Amino acid sequence: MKPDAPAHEPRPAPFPGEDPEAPAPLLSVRDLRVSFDGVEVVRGLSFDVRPGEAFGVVGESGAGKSLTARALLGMVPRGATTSGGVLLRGSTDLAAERGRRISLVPQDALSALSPVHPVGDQLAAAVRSVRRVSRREAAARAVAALERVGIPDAARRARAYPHEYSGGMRQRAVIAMATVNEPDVVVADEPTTALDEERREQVLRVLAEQREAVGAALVLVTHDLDVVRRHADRVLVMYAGRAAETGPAGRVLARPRAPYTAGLLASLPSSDGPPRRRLPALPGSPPAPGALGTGCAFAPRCPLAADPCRTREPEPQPLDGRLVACHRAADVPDPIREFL
Ligand SMILES: Nc1ncnc2c1ncn2[C@@H]1O[C@H](COP(=O)(O)OP(=O)(O)OP(=O)(O)O)[C@@H](O)[C@H]1O
Repeated sequence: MKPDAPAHEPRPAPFPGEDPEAPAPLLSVRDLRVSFDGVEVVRGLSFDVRPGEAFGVVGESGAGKSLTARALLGMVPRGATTSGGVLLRGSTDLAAERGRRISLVPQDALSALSPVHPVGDQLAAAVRSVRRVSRREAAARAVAALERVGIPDAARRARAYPHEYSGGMRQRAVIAMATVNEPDVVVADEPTTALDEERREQVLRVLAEQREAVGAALVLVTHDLDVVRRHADRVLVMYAGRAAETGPAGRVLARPRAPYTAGLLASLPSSDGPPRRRLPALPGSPPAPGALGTGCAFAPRCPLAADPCRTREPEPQPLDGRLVACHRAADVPDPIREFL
C-alpha cells in the first residue's frame, strides 16, 4: 500500500498465480463489461495497474481498447452500459478522481485544448478545478508543467494560444494538461497515431519522463506491439473485448502463449527488414460484436484451434508468469515461427 493511501483502502482479490510480493495495485479492474444496445463489446476484463508502471493495452482495431481506457476514467460514451468494478486506490467514484488522480491524454490532441484561451490559463484552470490554490500559484504550476514537457520559454508560451504552438508543442501541452495535477495514473489513448515516426518517439519519451517526474502509472493504449515492446512494463493483449494474454511485456513478447499474441508479433517487421514470416499475418478479421459464437472468439483465425476452442470460451489461467485465455496455450510452440 502506498504510504499516503487511506488505511481502509480495500485491496481487491489477487489474480490466480499473482505474485504475492507485488505492490498493491493503483487501479484494479474486475469483470469490466461495456455494451451498446445489449451487445457486449468489452466482455469481462480484469487487470491491475501497479504504481509507477507503464501498462500497455494492445489489440487490433475494434478490440475495445478505447472503451476500456474511457471506462477507467468513468467516461464511456452516451448509450453505453457498463458493469463490473474499476477501483482507483480504493475509490469507485471515477468522475470525482478524473483530472486529480487519473487523467487522459486523448487520441486527438486538439480536442483537449480550447482554441479561445491561452494554454497557460487552461492548465491553471485545471489546477484550480482540483486544488484550492491562488491564481498565482496555479499559473506557476501551469508554467512548471509546460517546462516539464520541454516547452522552451514556458513562461512566455503559457500566454500563447494553441494555434500559436507547433503540432509537436501542442501534443506536449496536452501531456502537460494531463500531468499538471501530478495524477497517480495517466491514460494515453493512442497518443501517437497521427504522428510521424520522429514525433511519435518524442511523445512516448515525454510520456515516460512525466511518469518518472510525477510518479504516475501510465496506461498506454496502442495497436502497435512495437510501442509496447519499447515502452511498457506489462501488457494486456485484447481480442474481441476480452483479454487474450496479460503479463510482463518482455516475457509475453519473447514467448507468447496466446496464438493471437503470436500472430500479432509475427506480423511486426523484424528490426533488420522484412516481416518475420512468409504467410500473411493474421488472416481474416476480428468478429463483429454481436456475431460471436459460443467458443473462443479467435478460433476462426487460429492455426491451433481444436474442438474445445469452438464450443467453450477460454478463461484466463496462469501460465509461465502471465495469464492466458487459450485452451491451447500449453501447445503454442517455441519459437513461434515454427507454427506461423
Ligand atoms: N458509441 C458507440 N456506439 C456503438 N458502438 C460503439 C461505440 N463506440 C465503440 N463501439 C464499438 O465498440 C467496439 C470497440 O470499440 P473501441 O473504440 O473500444 O475499439 P478499439 O480497440 O479502441 O479500436 P480502435 O483502435 O479502432 O480505436 C467496436 O466494435 C466499436 O464499433
